[in-house]
Amino acid sequence: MFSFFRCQLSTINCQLPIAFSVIISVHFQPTVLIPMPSSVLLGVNIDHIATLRQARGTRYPEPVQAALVAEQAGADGITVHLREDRRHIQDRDVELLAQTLQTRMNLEMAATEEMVGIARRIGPAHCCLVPEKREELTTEGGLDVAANEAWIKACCDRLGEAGIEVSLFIDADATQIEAARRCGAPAIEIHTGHYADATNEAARLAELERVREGVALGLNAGLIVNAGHGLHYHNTRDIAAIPGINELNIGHAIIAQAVISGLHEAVREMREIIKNS
Ligand SMILES: CC(=O)[C@@H](O)[C@H](O)COP(=O)(O)O
Ligand SMILES: NCC(=O)COP(=O)(O)O
Repeated sequence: MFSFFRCQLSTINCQLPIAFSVIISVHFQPTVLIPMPSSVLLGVNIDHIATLRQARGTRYPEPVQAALVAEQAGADGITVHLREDRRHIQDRDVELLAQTLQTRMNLEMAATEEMVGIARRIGPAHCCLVPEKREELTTEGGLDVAANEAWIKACCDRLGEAGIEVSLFIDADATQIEAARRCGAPAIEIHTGHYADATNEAARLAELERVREGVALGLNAGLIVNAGHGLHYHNTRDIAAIPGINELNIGHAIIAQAVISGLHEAVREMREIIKNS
């Protein structure tokens, strides 16, 4: 935390060899300015590297290799979602990444006994609690923290005790944000899926405003505010420009672009979009 002193000029006379008095006196009033990150951080989700591997049951592509390439290209962290159905990321991926990442791991997981146990054993820097339904194609909404507050708080407590920074993946909803604060999670990740899925400009702008308001509510509640889901090369700039956002977690679009232009270039390009937002 940086603290800067604001100087306030007022008046004292001081005799100087030359005929003029300098009017200086300084009252120091400590003013704490919270530094804003120079740029919004980028967490690259590599789930769909593993989707490609699982499609044939091969040993390639290797998620660890992809993670290291993404980090070299400018990723500030690596996100992986260890799903209960193990449809893409496997337990061995999480264990190997924990030993090899040069930045940090954000482990996405359901709020279950099994997953809390895995996270406490492996010890990622961050955990993001997300909703999961076996039949879903991908995450469909935010975690209903308000309806499961006692259990979510217990998960936050047990993960926090293990030194893991917990974020809760929630909709941009005041009730959910307040419930997240009561659970003691230091961070939230606002679900941008509704924004990404908007079918016209009016709907997109309305969802963008909802995300913007959610970010402001989260910051006012003293939370670190991240965002993610469905962000791509043509809808990320407006989200990254929202004041106070800490990190964007982006995966599917980057991995898809990697098929066309290579992973290093795909990450570098997204990093540039965020930096120039
Ligand atoms: C929580 C979220 O929005 C994503 O990070 C999540 O990983 C999506 O699930 P799939 O990666 O399985 O699509
Ligand atoms: N939490 C969002 C994430 O990690 C990536 O989501 P997506 O970009 O794959 O939709």
